[in-house]
Amino acid sequence: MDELSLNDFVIVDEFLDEHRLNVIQSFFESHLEGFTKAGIGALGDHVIRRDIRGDYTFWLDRKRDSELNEIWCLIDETLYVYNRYCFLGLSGYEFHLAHYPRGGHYDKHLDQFNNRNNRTISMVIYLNKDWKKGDGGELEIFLKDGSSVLVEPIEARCVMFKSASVPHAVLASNKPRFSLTGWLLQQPSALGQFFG
Ligand SMILES: O=C(O)CCC(=O)C(=O)O
Ligand SMILES: [Fe+2]
Repeated sequence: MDELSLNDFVIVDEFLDEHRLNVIQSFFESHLEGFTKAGIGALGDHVIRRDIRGDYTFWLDRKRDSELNEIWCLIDETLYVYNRYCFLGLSGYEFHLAHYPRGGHYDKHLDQFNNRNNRTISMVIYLNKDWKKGDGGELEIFLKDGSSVLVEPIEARCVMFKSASVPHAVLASNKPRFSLTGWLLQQPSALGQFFG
């Protein structure tokens, strides 16, 4: 938590244990047909631009997707810790599964939109077994001093950063890349899928 307040981002390896990884990976496999092309922007601005963003997403619903209960509990705990130690006043979250096919990338952006500003902490949990150097697909985080950090999307790693102030990009992936991505919110939203 201290690290996030000092550095704007934090990486937690082995965020998911073996059991939770299996749960989410089998959920992923059984829902791949339901994925749709992700867009950018909120409400009226929502557009699909393959040149900017190449991933396919599947929005999750805590009530419907009760198979993921152990993962929801972990996210609840994370939100609790942020509220307890960082006084962020978080009151909900929205998550989707993301699949970047080979060559998929996401240009430099912020996770808050002009007309929607309640995304507070971005959380990305990677699900890629045997990720190796040269596979691409790194998350590039741009720091205030002009430098940037590359985060490899390795299995069970979680990266968290401030949605409003940390620009980031996904570099082109040389093989299919999977993640559970979400946002801790300052007001609850059940409408993430309409926003991007
Ligand atoms: O998958 C990642 O590493 C980041 C994805 C991202 O930036 C987003 O979905 O807004
Ligand atoms: Fe993002």
